[in-house]
Amino acid sequence: MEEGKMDENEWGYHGEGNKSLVVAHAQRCVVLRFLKFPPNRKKTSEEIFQHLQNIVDFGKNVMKEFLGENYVHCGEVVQLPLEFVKQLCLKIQSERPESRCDKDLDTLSGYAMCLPNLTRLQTYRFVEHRPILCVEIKPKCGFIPFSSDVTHEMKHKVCRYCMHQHLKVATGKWRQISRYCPLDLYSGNKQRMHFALKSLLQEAQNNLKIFKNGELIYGCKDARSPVTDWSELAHHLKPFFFPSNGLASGPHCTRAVIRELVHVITRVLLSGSDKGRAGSLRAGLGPQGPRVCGASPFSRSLRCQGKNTPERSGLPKGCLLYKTLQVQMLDLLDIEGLYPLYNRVERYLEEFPEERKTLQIDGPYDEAFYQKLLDLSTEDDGTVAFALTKVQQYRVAMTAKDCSIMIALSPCLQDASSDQRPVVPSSRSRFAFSVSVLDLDLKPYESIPHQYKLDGKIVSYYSKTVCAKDNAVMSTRFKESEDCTLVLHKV
Ligand SMILES: O=P(O)(O)O[C@@H]1[C@@H](OP(=O)(O)O)[C@H](OP(=O)(O)O)[C@H](O)[C@H](OP(=O)(O)O)[C@H]1OP(=O)(O)O
Ligand SMILES: Nc1ncnc2c1ncn2[C@@H]1O[C@H](COP(=O)(O)OP(=O)(O)OP(=O)(O)O)[C@@H](O)[C@H]1O
Repeated sequence: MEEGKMDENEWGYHGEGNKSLVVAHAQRCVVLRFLKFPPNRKKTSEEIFQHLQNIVDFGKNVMKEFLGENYVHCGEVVQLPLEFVKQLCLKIQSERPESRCDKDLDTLSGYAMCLPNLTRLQTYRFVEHRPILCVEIKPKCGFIPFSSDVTHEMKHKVCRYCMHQHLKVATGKWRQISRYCPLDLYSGNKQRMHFALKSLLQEAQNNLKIFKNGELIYGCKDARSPVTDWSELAHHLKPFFFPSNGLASGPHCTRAVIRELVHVITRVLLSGSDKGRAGSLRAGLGPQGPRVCGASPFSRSLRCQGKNTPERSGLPKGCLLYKTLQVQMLDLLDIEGLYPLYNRVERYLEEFPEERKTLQIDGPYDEAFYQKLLDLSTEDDGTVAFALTKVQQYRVAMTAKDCSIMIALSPCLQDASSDQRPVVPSSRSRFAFSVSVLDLDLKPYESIPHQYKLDGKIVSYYSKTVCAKDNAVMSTRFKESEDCTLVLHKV
């Protein structure tokens, strides 16, 4: 960043999550990512610099290793003029969703991360003039825990995302339960993946966003966002998928365009030959849990029709979903098995607080940190070293459970061969595409007690309300069938 040349008018609000806010440059293919904090919890400039540098190091030394060079963009920490940051903050304030305004942008340190704008294809430093479509998916956890430390039977049957949906709707975070289930998306089975993507399009929540030329055109900010409109989305997408037109508008057109989008995204998600070491984690991982979630409407409807649930076809090893899932599975013990180990580390730190640095709890996230993550043994020898390894693996797994995947698609000519990028065909066009992963900030050590409590809350809410309801329906059905038998008996 050239300090003297920073002008807030060249930057626009792009988006935000719980911990950071992103602004995009109008001409150049870059974004600035600022940290956010609750109003009364300001940190020193030095702490903020260190925090950002840790994010960059973790991306470089750990996530690039696991997920592969091409998928991970670590960016760099930049120092900005304080006046620029202050003016920028004022400029974008009105565009921020109300539900995110409980935290303030850090305007005091002057530090931020500078990253490529992943909603544009990664080829040129300057914005391309070809139209670009970008789909961002936050897939969440794609497996059911296989740990023998799990005490709630429900956790072996229903995935966390599907259980959590009920608590989120009850607390007003979202309006309605999504039909999306991460296990369908991660199945590698095209039919299930199509269903998962369609479900995300029906109820995007914070799991799906679509950008056209870098502008958000689809996705909801919070429960108050208007209901998603497929015909409007199809209107935006039609020129990408049916460039020579010939397709009338109306529900038929909408369905055709959405189908094309879903098929292209599925193909892209199943593609990839990028190297990364996540594949090698698998050999060490124990038996996996069920491949199907008991709450997925897709599997349920097949069961109701008396059909077998389709087997997971398995994800190709080179694809980003596969690698992400492998990193998620570093959560070998589940939070129930991990929590006692966290407590062991805590007790040790209470006695020897000065050891926090040696244990690399707050970094540095270097090669040595990465190497320790590769030890997949689950045999507890009672040591702090064992507990610490499992705690760090859990933090990395949680990071992979909360990251997002960005897919950028740019139409290319039928015979374009000079383009170095991979190409995905749809029925009437072809797209050069890039896949990236974002939000790879290592989850803090301190969040583990919160994870433990939240886990209990999600399961107990689901068991009490949904299961109780299901049981009531079952018992009514059972009663009806009893009544029915009785009638038949009489006849
Ligand atoms: O716990 P979860 O599964 O609800 O995930 C949180 C996310 O909620 P979600 O369920 O995706 O709507 C949550 O997303 P939102 O703020 O709800 O958009 C954050 O990503 C949070 O991460 P962090 O604490 O900001 O680092 C996430 O917290 P972590 O659990 O990843 O720490
Ligand atoms: N490099 C990037 N290029 C384009 N858009 C980005 C980039 N990084 C982030 N974004 C956008 O900004 C949004 C918020 O960023 P991010 O997910 O990193 O925030 P966060 O606060 O860390 O998220 P969380 O709520 O998961 O903690 C993303 O959902 C994405 O739309």
